[in-house]
Amino acid sequence: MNIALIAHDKKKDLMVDFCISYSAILKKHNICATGTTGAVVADATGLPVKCFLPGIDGGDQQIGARIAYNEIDAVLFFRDPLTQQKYEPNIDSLYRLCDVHNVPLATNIATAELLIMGIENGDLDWREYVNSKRIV
Ligand SMILES: O=C(CO)COP(=O)(O)O
Repeated sequence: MNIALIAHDKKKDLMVDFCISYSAILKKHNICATGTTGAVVADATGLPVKCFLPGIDGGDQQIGARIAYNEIDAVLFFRDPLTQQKYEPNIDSLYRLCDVHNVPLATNIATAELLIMGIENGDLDWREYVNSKRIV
């Protein structure tokens, strides 16, 4: 599975803790992330993370484009609902693309834990089938 990680600044420590806790599962998959999130996760866990641009420079949009190409199977986006983000439209666009393309999206750690356990249990294996049939 191709799993994308994104965390707002106040949620980056939580994302690091999450990735440390679930590194045994995450290491079986391809991990990508927006720039800053990816750097802190890679540094703390040693996991190989493909880092896109920092979110403020278009990293969310790079991940969004890959969602549109069906190259992402799950998004873990730890959002901070209490802080106004400077580039909110890009973020809304990413949520929308997940819904358009039926890509599972967790926006908090409670859902992320369910999603990562679902991936471990094979609950998302249908995406491999979808990906093999889809022409982009
Ligand atoms: O884009 C982000 C949230 O929208 C986060 O980006 P960074 O991981 O580069 O901080």
